Amino acid sequence: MFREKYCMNLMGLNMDMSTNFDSMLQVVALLREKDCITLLEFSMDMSTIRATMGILERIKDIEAEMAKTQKNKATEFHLGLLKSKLAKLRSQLLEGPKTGGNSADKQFEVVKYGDARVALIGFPSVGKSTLLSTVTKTKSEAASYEFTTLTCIPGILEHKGATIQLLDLPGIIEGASQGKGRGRQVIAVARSADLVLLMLDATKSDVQRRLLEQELALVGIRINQSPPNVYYKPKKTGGVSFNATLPLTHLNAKLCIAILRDRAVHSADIIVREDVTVDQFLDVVEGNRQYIKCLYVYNKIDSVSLEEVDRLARQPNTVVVSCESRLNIDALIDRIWTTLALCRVYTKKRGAAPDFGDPLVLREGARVEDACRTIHRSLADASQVKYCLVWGASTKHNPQRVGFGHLLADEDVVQVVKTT
Ligand SMILES: Nc1nc2c(ncn2[C@@H]2O[C@H](COP(=O)(O)OP(=O)(O)OP(=O)(O)O)[C@@H](O)[C@H]2O)c(=O)[nH]1
Ligand SMILES: [K+]
Ligand SMILES: [Mg+2]
Repeated sequence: MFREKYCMNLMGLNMDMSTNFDSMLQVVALLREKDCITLLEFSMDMSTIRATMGILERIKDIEAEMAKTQKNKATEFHLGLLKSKLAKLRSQLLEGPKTGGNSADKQFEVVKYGDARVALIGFPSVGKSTLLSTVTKTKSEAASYEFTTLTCIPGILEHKGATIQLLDLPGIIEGASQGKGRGRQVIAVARSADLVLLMLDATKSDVQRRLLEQELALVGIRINQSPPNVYYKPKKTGGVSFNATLPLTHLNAKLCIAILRDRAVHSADIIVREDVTVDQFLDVVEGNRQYIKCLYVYNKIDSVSLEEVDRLARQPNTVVVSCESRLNIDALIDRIWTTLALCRVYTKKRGAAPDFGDPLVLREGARVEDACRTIHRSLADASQVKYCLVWGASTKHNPQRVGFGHLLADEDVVQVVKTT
């Protein structure tokens, strides 16, 4: 309890990091005196904080300059370059300390397990731990005070023959993208997930959804978007070649060349195949963006009116639940399943019935080749496989003789005939 109290204190301080830097230094010294050094590991060390502060200040300056620059044709180029500088600084923030993983990072390291990984992201006390304890056998402590959860807690959700790893995480706070609270570690886990559940409190205002989206956007996580259709390849020589396959309304060669020059790239091939914005182009150039599927999960619907539940449920990519009252939990699990777009393939031996109890769990778009490789590494070699027979939604006849490139469908049955 003593330990937790100090952690919470420190989190509180972190929130005011930018305004209260000096007083924070004093408190850190005080905590050191009181032998609370281990608690500091949850946060950042001082040199990281100093470096971060420098970057944050430059970000603030650029944002201020952008705010006072009028948006028009004449300033378009200038604004584009400012955006580019912002993106560069934010990438630096993301990279974080060069010292490698510290012990706080290690506490968050959880081995990937199962067929897919789902991370629970949200502000404190929205009910993330309650959800984990509701849908898995793992009990994660839940309580009415904020920051109950301090590390990454994995649980396992078995559904339709698939094993899904569900990760409970500490609540994030505004500014998590700048490393406040445990933001850095939480975000690193989110990046490793196949699906992120953005958990929200149905009793709170709509602002939380926008704030959460903003924090994720700032760290280069692009939710429910596909990567921009832009080919970009830096070269050693030859200058920048800029081509577009359609008229562009946000971007031009001059700005792109300037953005690249700012990154010391003087030669590159660029082919733009979509009317992308400057921000999307920067996403391509920075290259460290993560395109992740996400579901908005509104919890605590037991505490709001039916009209409100109805309004929330109508938003895109949204599920409404009450973890405590076990309302709509099965629907949530189904949505997790369909959003992950997994594909079950049952294997069968010649003359035997398919093994319906233990499917191979692949991704949507999997081919026979993927199924073979999953059955056994040796089967990844086409010369080892004479042919495959497939029964199911992906074939015209049942069974159908298919090659390695055949696209599989959910619940197909596959029989591999090896070369002897
Ligand atoms: N009314 C209501 N309360 C809930 C529901 N689910 C969780 N709670 C309560 O919300 C509080 C926070 O729950 P937690 O599961 O600890 O929330 P958390 O998001 O894990 O919080 P942190 O780990 O602190 O970030 C607890 O007091 C729960 O009892 C729900 O469906 N309805
Ligand atoms: K809590
Ligand atoms: Mg929790």
